[in-house]
Amino acid sequence: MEVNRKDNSFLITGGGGYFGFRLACALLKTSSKVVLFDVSPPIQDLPEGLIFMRADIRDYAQVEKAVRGSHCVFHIASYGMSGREQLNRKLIEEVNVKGTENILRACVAHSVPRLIYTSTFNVVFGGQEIKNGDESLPYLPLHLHPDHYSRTKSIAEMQVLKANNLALSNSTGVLRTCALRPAGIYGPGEQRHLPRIVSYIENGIFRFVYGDPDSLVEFVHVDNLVSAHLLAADALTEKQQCRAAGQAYFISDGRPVNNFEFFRPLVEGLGYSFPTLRLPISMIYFFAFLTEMVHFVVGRIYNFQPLLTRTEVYKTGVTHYFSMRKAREELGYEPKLYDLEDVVQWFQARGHGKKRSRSSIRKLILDVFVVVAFVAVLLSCLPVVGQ
Ligand SMILES: NC(=O)c1ccc[n+]([C@@H]2O[C@H](COP(=O)([O-])OP(=O)(O)OC[C@H]3O[C@@H](n4cnc5c(N)ncnc54)[C@H](O)[C@@H]3O)[C@@H](O)[C@H]2O)c1
Repeated sequence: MEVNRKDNSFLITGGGGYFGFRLACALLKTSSKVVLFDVSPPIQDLPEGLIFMRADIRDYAQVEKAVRGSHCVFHIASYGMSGREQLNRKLIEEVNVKGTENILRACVAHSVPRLIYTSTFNVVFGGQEIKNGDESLPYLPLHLHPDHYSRTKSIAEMQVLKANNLALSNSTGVLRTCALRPAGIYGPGEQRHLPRIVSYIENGIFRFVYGDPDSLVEFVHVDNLVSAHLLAADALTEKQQCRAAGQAYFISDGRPVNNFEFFRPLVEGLGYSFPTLRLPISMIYFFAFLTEMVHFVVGRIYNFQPLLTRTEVYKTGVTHYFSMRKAREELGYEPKLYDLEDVVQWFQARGHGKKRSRSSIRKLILDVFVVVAFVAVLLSCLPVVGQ
């Protein structure tokens, strides 16, 4: 890919996170300045040349300070994607919606000509089957999102695309914006989904799969997503006729796969056996619903990590995959072929992997716990006699 990013200064909101940091490292090779804007620093050491700014996108003064002097903003910061975070509605709204408003306002005020927003598949997907969908699909109506993260990402994406062509201050031109909608991100060092999955595998909780074995979902390797973002930034320039301006693009590896089969190499690579028990998705969805209810009641006192949320159940068990055609044709996006080998190695290098069999007493307690949990869910599904 021949792209000239010399003499360009980039700001990456959420640059301390998994994807933002990886993008920053790629940009560093050819940019004059790369600033990571985040409430938390990256867990990796900061390579020379990267600037980390601890700041909050909810605070306009901090956003303004960071945006000043940038040529391009990658707006990646978000909150509430998975686990218990998904249940904190107030913070989700403040970060995803108010934060995005602040970024757009600051870009206009400080004449930043390009903004790329990292969105999500969820802006169109709410649990309904989608096969080879494309960007002509309408947004899922906001009230149909079962989780606030997806709803607010959708609102933020609409704000970003609406801001395309806004006049910049001091008559310096117009703002060009676009949105990339990634599938589930994976790669070595990913912190959001993979450690949780590995902990379920290691703690013996990953005993079953669910849903139709033919259901298909998608993933995107972090480096494919990096390449899509670099291409999108370029496609917002005059040199590339601003052809991505005002556009949204689905981004994945372009290889639909059953969610559980995708993780088989990780399970087996770490020395565990892949579960043979398959449960109906409706039962797991109901279990997730009950867990969310319990979290709603006790979450303020004990903010436990739910095993699964409803959104996570349909994201993993209901078919939804998209065509890469628009991204290929307009951005020149060509996903490379990756597998989970480097992920397995990453975990092994940190001491993960089956070493010896668990003590039989612990195993027995876990088995009893799993059986009791299912019986409880089954019983609660039955109609109450006499009503
Ligand atoms: N991880 C996935 O599977 C996935 C799938 C689809 C879309 N996305 C989107 O991709 C982007 C990156 O995902 P990721 O997995 O790298 O997430 P991540 O959680 O690693 O990164 C998000 C970053 O945003 C930062 N952040 C949160 N609130 C902030 C605030 N108020 N001010 C400044 N920074 C703040 C966090 O500290 C974090 O470092 C997100 O926008 C996410 O919505 C992720």
